[in-house]
Amino acid sequence: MDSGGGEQLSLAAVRDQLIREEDSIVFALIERAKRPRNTPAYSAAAGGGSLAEFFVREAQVLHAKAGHYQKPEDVPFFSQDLPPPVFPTKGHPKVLHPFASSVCVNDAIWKMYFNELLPLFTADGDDGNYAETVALDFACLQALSRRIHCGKYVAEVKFRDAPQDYSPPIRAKDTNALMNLLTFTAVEEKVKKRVEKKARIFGQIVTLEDSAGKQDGDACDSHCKVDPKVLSKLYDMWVMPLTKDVEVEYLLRRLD
Ligand SMILES: O=C(O)C(=O)C[C@]1(C(=O)O)C=C[C@@H](O)C=C1
Repeated sequence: MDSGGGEQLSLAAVRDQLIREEDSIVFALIERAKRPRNTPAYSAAAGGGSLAEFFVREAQVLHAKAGHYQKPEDVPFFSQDLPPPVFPTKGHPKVLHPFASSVCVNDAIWKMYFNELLPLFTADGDDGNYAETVALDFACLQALSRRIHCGKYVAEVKFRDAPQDYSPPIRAKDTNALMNLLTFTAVEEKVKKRVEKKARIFGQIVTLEDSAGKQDGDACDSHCKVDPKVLSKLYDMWVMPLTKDVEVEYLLRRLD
């Protein structure tokens, strides 16, 4: 994490980082929506996996060689046999419990993305641009995974701010109590409204004509590149629940 790491680890700084990650997610979905569903990219080929799986595996090898996946929030989808960085990497401040590196919900993100989310924001159809399509999927998956695994920092900062509240349920392994402690319904409502608004603003068709006095942000939802309601649903049903799963999983081992 860039702005939330090191000495400045605070709930405000970590939440700012989550807000910034929203931009990456909204833009990645807008980009993927340029292409139709292109389902052949997801069908198993004769040799085993799909083109999408092949692309993510191979792209991750390159990313690992370039020095990616060194930080707790950058978690690969296929972690086996990833090569070490070829070039020297700059270390990052170790602000989390060492167990952080084992917390991973990428299997759930993968299933959610391909089974639930893609059909919600891509048009039916097949234009044959499979290589481009899976590259765009990879960008979506990475942006979602990074945001969700930032939950490790949220959990750490919440624990540091109130160890007296978090320690008893951690010792009792009481996941429900932890989930209640770390949930802020008012914050979640704001997050959903904001991502919906970002989809409405970022996804407008921009022209030079002054179209009937419309202001920025007025774009009619049916003309947006991704339906803004899909963004609030994505956050409501999957992004925030999975972030909270990451937080709970991290906290359960925080006192080890
Ligand atoms: O901001 C927090 O406190 C978080 O834990 C992050 C988050 C989210 O995923 O956006 C998750 C749980 C809270 O209920 C509110 C928001």
